Amino acid sequence: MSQPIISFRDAVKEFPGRGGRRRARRSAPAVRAVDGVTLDIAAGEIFGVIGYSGAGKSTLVRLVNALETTTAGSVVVDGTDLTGLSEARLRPVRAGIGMIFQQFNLLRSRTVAGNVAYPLEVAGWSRTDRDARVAELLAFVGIADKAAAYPSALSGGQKQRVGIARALATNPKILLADEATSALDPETTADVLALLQRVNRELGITVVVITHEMEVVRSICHRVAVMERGRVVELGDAYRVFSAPQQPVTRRFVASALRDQPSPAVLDRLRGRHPGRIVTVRVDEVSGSSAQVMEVLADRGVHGTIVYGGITEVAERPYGSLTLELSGDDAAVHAALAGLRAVTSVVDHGTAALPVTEGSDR
Ligand SMILES: Nc1ncnc2c1ncn2[C@@H]1O[C@H](COP(=O)(O)OP(=O)(O)OP(=O)(O)O)[C@@H](O)[C@H]1O
Repeated sequence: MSQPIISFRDAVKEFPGRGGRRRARRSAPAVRAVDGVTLDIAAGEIFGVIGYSGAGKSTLVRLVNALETTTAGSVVVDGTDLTGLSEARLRPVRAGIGMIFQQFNLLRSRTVAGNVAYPLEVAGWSRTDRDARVAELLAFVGIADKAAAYPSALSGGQKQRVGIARALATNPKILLADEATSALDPETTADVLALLQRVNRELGITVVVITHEMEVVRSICHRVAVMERGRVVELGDAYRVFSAPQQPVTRRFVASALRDQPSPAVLDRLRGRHPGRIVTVRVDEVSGSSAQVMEVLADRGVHGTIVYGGITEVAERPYGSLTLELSGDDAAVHAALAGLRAVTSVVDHGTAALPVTEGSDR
């Protein structure tokens, strides 16, 4: 991994318990929103933090721009340990970090250009430099024609483009995106994610995305941390983590992104409709490719019909499973099953007459 630009070391953030409603009641215990996180985010990567609501994702990124301070442990950003720093010392660190939000947080009384110019005004840029920079940023995010519009006249996707232009205004090294696409429809989400990818590739900015949507991680993240109850429960290359999920929470995210695994009810219908043997085979770089699967069937003289499944991409690499009906004489089907098991992971569902319930390995 290249040089880390953000390092968490045993980082803990505890919030005091909210007092009970009555004095007589004991107050609620403290909440450990971040519970001992050790994590390095490399300069130049798109790093995803995924977890369900309340997992601690927002608190974790708020430690990066010092909107929250650690209760214990440390956070180092671009070589500066934030622990115990004064507001004055934190200012230059914050200046190197841009942030975008789910609700965009635009100033309603300012035009698009005025919103993007705002951080430049705060940083003391001259009028001429500001105008040039705003024009450059609006062109980069693809809304140059909206410079004079007010936020109320923009779609959600356009508002987030303004948010991104504003976050990039003062040339940060890091962009934090907190649920930046959660308020957008799928098509607009894809456009905004593609823009974040350009921010990363063309400007070399490290992007940290916080999300509860597997789709976001699947489409743009190089590496990912899966969070649950304040802890990082899985961490690594996005493809590795999602092609071999170890934790139940990670498996739930994988299942949500790709409805490729037939449910028990679907399996009953498939077995009813197709007399052959029903099997589900994994198709990815770690297990086997669909070409290998088809080759095994051809070698054994077994006919394979795809009856269910889906293949998508995680981190731009193939990933998914196919459910096949295998038809042929018993010995050939047995040989084909053994051959498939040699090239990928296989779940045998049997036939309508002899159904098999094997645990899925995912
Ligand atoms: N200022 C605060 N005071 C008290 N508790 C807090 C505070 N901020 C967060 N928490 C608690 O910390 C835990 C983690 O919250 P956090 O917002 O970081 O989670 P999250 O994964 O970002 O979820 P969400 O997407 O719902 O915001 C939750 O139990 C939350 O109630």
